Amino acid sequence: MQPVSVAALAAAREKFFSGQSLPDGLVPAPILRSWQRCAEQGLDAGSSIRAEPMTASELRALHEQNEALRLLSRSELVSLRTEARLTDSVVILTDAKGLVLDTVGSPEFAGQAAEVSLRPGVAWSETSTGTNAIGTALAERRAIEVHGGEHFFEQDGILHCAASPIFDPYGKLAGVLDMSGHASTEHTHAMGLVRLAVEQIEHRFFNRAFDEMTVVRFHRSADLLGTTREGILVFDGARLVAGNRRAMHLVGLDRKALRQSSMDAIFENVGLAVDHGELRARNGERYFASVSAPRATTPTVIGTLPRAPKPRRDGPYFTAETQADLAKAIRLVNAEIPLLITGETGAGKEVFARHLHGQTGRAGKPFIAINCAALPESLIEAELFGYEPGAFTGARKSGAKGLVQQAEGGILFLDEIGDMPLLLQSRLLRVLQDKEVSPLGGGTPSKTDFVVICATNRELTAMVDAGTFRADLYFRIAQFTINLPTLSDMPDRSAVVEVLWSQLGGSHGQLPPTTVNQLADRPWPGNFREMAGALRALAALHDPGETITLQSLAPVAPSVGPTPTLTGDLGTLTETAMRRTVEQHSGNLSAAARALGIDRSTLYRRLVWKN
Ligand SMILES: Nc1ncnc2c1ncn2[C@@H]1O[C@H](COP(=O)(O)OP(=O)(O)OP(=O)(O)O)[C@@H](O)[C@H]1O
Repeated sequence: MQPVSVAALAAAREKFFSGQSLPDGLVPAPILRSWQRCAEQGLDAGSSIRAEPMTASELRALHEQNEALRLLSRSELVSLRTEARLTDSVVILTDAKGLVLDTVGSPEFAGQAAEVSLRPGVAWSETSTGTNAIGTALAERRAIEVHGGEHFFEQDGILHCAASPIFDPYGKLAGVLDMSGHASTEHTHAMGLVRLAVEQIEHRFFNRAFDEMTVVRFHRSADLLGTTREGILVFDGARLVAGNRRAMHLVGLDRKALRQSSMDAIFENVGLAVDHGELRARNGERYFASVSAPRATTPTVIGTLPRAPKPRRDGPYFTAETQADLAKAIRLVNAEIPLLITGETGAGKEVFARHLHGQTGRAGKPFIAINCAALPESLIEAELFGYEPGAFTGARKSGAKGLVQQAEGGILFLDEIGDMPLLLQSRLLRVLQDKEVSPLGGGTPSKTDFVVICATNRELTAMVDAGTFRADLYFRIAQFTINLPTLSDMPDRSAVVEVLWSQLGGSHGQLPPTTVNQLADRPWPGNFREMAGALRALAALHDPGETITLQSLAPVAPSVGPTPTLTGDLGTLTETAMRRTVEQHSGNLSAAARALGIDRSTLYRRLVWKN
């Protein structure tokens, strides 16, 4: 529906607030319903009283309660932030009650938005704040735009807001994503961007474990499997318990079918433990599908589905979502667009970047990797940009070509970009803008052709806010962000163990299923790096043909029975204590770090296994 003109809206408000009935179509029906709810509640449109924002500790508690939602939404907030800055808007994530968790975007507008309380810890439910996109999206359980005077409270008339509810896989409201800007500005794309972002977030929910259930991913096009466009339905036994909007749409159901409908009522032939196969729905449609069976059940194939191909044994292991990201990344690199890869240490950022390089038009050209954290600050500049003969004490007589130039035609991979010193950040920004490098010591600038891929396990946006990372460099390198999942977020960790084992210890034969399950259940705070290290150790400690158990990995084997006495040097003791605490907190690093009274990053650092 077109936004109502300011004059028509003013007339509609006047009629409504003087108790007259409004003719149909004067304001959108969901807005009118919301006004009626607000009026019935006795809200006063002229009032400017706002609920008190929370205290810092209440806000911390709210953040903790919503840790999963915030984590799942992080990359969307980061990518929408750029758009928000361009349109002088803010992006807001709230919990399921409309309490603002995070806001990112234009600092100028954020200042004005804060005046109308669009800031963390404030409630934007309809009951406290009248008609507004967040509260009304929650009340109506659907995406909505609220423009200027459509807001119930007069003081909110300066806002244009577009919001969509976020549903968890079980159909429960998890929160709201909103984009708000000045009512006086056009926000043509806001609603579309919010919807797309919510689709991504909701899709990411399904990466969490459904170990005990059957997960069916399907689409009419095989290419769209693994992307946010796929339908996902989750069955507990035969009962439908979870699903995304796409799936409901594809099989013609609504959320009410959750917990009501059955596998048989929806599909003709769901096979268990099958990978890409064909699926027939009762509505007559045929789909390409990937089905994962509950863990620890015997796989059986039903109907006409082909047997599951074994997981890929060569090359890196990627989840369906990472594969979809890879497909996008290939196109972006081919279009010379910089990428930012985020993810915890050991999540495979460099492995992803190298694999990506091999799939792009730059495959035959160099892949130059530099770890900004590993180089002394004083050397980064010379390493990156090269230097003229005698540029500084200790420089080679002949001078040296910088890594940027060595990447000519290929990819420059800047790992740990968050550790790049501020001064060098501006130099790098200029090089990225001009695609021109001047070596240290005043050589002639020369044109270069490379695509930059940066990686980090730090919160760059927080560093931008703290002034330790340049915002302009951030926007340049983070035009597209790929977040790699942690191992504990991967839906099928047994498959990860099997793929890695086939690469690292395959000559020893297969791992027994109990060993696979025990390995899959471990927390792996060091992600792939840690798991790969453990598997290498297992292979080294066993002779080919010998049954492989975790006994030989005593320090990392899950502790059974009474806590064994700790022995070893101080470093080993500390690490053993850290591992135990992580285990006691079921792999939740934040909780373990809190219990130990140390920073989460320290925990990571100490628990990462070096290759
Ligand atoms: N997708 C993958 N499949 C299989 N093994 C992987 C994968 N990703 C990483 N690994 C293993 O983990 C190791 C560490 O990966 P990588 O160096 O890419 O991690 P990273 O995220 O860049 O870590 P850091 O942030 O500490 O630099 C690799 O050497 C490899 O053994």
